[in-house]
Amino acid sequence: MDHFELRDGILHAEDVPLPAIAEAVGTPVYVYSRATLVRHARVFRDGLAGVANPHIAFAVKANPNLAVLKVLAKEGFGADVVSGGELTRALAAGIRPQDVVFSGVGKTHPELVQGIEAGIGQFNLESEEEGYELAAIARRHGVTVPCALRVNPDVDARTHEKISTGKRENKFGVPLDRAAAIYAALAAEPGLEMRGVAVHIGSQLADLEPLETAFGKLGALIEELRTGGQTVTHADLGGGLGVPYRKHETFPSPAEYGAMVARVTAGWDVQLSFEPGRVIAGNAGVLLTRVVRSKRSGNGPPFVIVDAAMNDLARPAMYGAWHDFDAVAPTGERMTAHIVGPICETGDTFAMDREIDAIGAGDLAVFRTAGAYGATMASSYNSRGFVAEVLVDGGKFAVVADRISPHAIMDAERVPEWL
Ligand SMILES: Cc1ncc(COP(=O)(O)O)c(C=O)c1O
Ligand SMILES: N[C@@H](CCCC[NH3+])C(=O)O
Repeated sequence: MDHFELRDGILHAEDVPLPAIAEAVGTPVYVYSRATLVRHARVFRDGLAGVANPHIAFAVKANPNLAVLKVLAKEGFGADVVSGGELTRALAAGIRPQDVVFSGVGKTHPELVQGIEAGIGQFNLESEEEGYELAAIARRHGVTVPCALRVNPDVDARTHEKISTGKRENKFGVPLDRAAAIYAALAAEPGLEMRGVAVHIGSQLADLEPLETAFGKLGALIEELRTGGQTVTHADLGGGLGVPYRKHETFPSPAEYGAMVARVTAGWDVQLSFEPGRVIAGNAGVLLTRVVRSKRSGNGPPFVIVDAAMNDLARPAMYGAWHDFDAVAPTGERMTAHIVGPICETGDTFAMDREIDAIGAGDLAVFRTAGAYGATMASSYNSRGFVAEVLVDGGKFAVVADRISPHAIMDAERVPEWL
C-alpha cells in the first residue's frame, strides 16, 4: 500500500493531484510521499518487535535526497553509507555520527579519514587490507574505531546477478572460511575495536530462505569467534528485502522477515543492525512523466515516447527491471504499446508490448516504485540535465532537488585557452 491513489479519476500523491506538481515543476520529476516513507519506516521497525534494541540504518544509496533522509532521521533511523558523499549527506540530514555505518569495498584513504574524523558508529570492513589501512589512520589520529568484519557467506540470494553480493565470486566481504583468522588479526591491531560481523547478500530478495541461510552461517561464525577468544557484541544483517514492482506481486513482509530474524538470532547476545533501503523508499516514490508523442511502428504496437528516459530511471535499461506504468488521468480504455524515452539508444526502453492505460501526446503518467534507486542513479546523458525531485506531505509539496539544467552542467566545464 502506498499513498499514490486515484481520487476523482486523478492520480494523487497523498492529497496532492499529480497534475499540480507537473504544472509547477515540470516533468520528468520524482515525487515522494512523506507519509509512505514514515509508514514503511514504522512497519519495518514494528516487524523487528522480537529483536531487542535493533539499530536501523537506512541504506542511503537507495535514496540520498536530504529531505528523504531527514524524514527517516526523524523516525530514529541511522544511515548505512558507502562513500564520503553519502556520509556528508547523512550528517547534513541530522543523522547522528554514532548512528552511521560505513560499508563499501573501496573506501578511499580520504574517506576513511572522513569517517574517523566524523566519529561514525561503525566501519564495516570488507577486507583485511582495508582493516590495516584503517588501523594505521586511527593510530595517527590517536583513536580506536569500532569495526565489524563483513563476510561473504557464499549464498545465492536468487536475485538479479548484478545486485547479488553474497556469492563467493562477488567482490564483497571476506570469505567465510578466512573470516575468523582475519577477525583475530585485525582485533590485534591497535586502533581497531573489532566488535562484530556483517553480512549483506543482495538486493530485491523475493524470499527469506537465502537470508536465513546467510544469517545461520553468521551465527556459526560468531560462535567460532567467541570460542577462539574474540569479543563479538554486534551483528549487522544488511538490507535486501524486496518489494513488489507489479500489482498483485507479494513479497515477504517486514513482520515475516523480523520473525525469521528473531528466531535465527535467538541467543546470539549481540546488538543487531539492519540496512534496509528499497523496502523503505521504493514504493514511496513515482517518476512523473509526460507523453511527448506516440509513434506508429509498422504493424506492431505504437511507441509511446515519454519525456523521462534511461538517464532519469536507469533500472529498466540496466537490469531489465519492470516498473508499473499508469496514466495520471486514466479513461478506463486500455492499449498495448512500447514505452520508450527520447534517448538515442535502443536500451532506452521502459517496456515492450505492455498493456497500459490508453494514453497519448501531452498526457501524464507515472512509473511506480521509483523511490529507491531512481533519482540517485540518474545521469545527464544526452545532455538532458538532472531530474527534479519533490516531496509531498499531506496537501503540500516542495521541490527537494532542483532540476539541473544542461546549462548548469555546461557551466562546470572548461575549454582550455590553448584550444
Ligand atoms: C551493504 C549494503 N547494505 C544495504 C543495502 C540496501 O539494500 P536494499 O535496498 O536491497 O535493502 C545494500 C544494497 O544492496 C548494500 O550493498
Ligand atoms: N541499483 C540496484 C540496487 C543495488 C543495490 C546495491 N547494494 C537496483 O536498482 O535494483
